[in-house]
Amino acid sequence: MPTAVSAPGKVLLAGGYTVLDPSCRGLVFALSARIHCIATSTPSSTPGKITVRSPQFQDAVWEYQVSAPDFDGQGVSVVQTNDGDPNPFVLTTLKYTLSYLSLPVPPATTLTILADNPYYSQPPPPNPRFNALPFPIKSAYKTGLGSSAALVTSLTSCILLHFLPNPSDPLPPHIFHNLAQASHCAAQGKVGSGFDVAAATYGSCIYRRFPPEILTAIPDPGDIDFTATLKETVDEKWNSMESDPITLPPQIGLVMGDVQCGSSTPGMVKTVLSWRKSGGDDADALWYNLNSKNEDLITAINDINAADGTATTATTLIDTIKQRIASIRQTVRELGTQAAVEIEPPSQTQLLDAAEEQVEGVIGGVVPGAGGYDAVCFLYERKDGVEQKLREFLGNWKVENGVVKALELGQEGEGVRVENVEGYRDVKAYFEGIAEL
Ligand SMILES: Nc1ncnc2c1ncn2[C@@H]1O[C@H](COP(=O)(O)OP(=O)(O)OP(=O)(O)O)[C@@H](O)[C@H]1O
Ligand SMILES: C[C@@](O)(CCOP(=O)(O)O)CC(=O)O
Repeated sequence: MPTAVSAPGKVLLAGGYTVLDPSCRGLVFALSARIHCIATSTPSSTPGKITVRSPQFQDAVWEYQVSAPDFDGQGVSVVQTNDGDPNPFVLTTLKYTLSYLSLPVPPATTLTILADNPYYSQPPPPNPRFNALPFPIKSAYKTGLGSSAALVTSLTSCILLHFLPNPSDPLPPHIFHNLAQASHCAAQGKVGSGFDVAAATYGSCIYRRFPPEILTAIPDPGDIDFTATLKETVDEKWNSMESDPITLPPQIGLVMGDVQCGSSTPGMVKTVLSWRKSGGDDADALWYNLNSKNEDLITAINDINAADGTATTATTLIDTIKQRIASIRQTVRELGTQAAVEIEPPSQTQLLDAAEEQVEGVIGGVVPGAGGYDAVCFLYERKDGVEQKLREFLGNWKVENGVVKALELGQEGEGVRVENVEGYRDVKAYFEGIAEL
């Protein structure tokens, strides 16, 4: 029986940088753009052979042979057997998940990855569902939705569910999260705040990070303590981490714009963190001031969700949200100036301000996540064609490489989920012979 799973992308609306600090929380929305993973058996192949395909891209087939490790306790051996660029996210996820399951000889299996179009810059519409792009993944322009986190979460969950020895005894959700978090951090070679994997697993949430030591304590897969430590780490509940569900109320929608310029996020993170370290009490005060403004926004969204539903109350609360977004932006700009990092660069300020001034019904926009020149994210009132007007406004806004592209997605509450395999019938024909559904 095939197994199909999908996990959503993310946008960190509030909490960029501060969410790296376990004493602060971030507001992260899951997005309706998902990465899907479909596992099918390939009984005619050698046991232990795993084939992973990403048929939307050129040369995106990775064949692996899985076998027992040389020494007990090491991770299972996963060796790529075909030529071509390695995919560290796929390889690490296979290694970690099969080691967690202690499955050195899984039945021969094909894993097909299908990403919703908004993850990468696309040619002008119309495009088919799961559009194929005529180049390898590394040449695709990512739109910053957290493709690697959604991929790792989707792949981890698909493998766990497909190979679970006893499907009537379901695994608790934190196992999926913790294992995906461990693989993602190992593959990217650093422990970030993890809000992207949390959103991919649990959906839209108010996120408080886990202590990074939880993951840095896991040794290399070649170490004889690897499997035991991985299992222990994944099975335990990471008690100080929080992912409290939150969604936008029905009156508010979310639009993401791809600014198509790009920023080097790791460099920005390094600079902001070293500013904070050396900035003494003033830097601390600004940091916590920003966090308290983020908390105010979270409170306002929770308030509108809990409100009585009358139009007057909603208008007042939307006004509050508007003011709180403006106040966050002001503090983010201040932090950017102090740390000498362009978190909300002047060109983005102009774009955000103009959208608010010119499109009636726009509640507010931010430069999400690490900020810079990657993307913009807007909240708007879901009434009278506001969304359409905002999308048109963005499509007319000139940036260095063209215009801002409004992505075909919205906010979505749900995280990773099992999909009905029948839902991919249309794609089976499109990718003739590739996904054996
Ligand atoms: N559809 C896919 N199939 C296979 N691998 C993919 C796919 N999409 C992304 N990846 C893997 O994820 C890598 C991109 O990860 P990276 O962390 O650079 O981007 P991102 O997660 O989209 O970024 P951001 O966190 O800024 O949104 C690719 O190089 C590839 O290894
Ligand atoms: C700067 C930071 O707080 C957010 C980065 O977010 P994004 O990848 O730019 O969406 C880093 C992190 O949380 O790991």
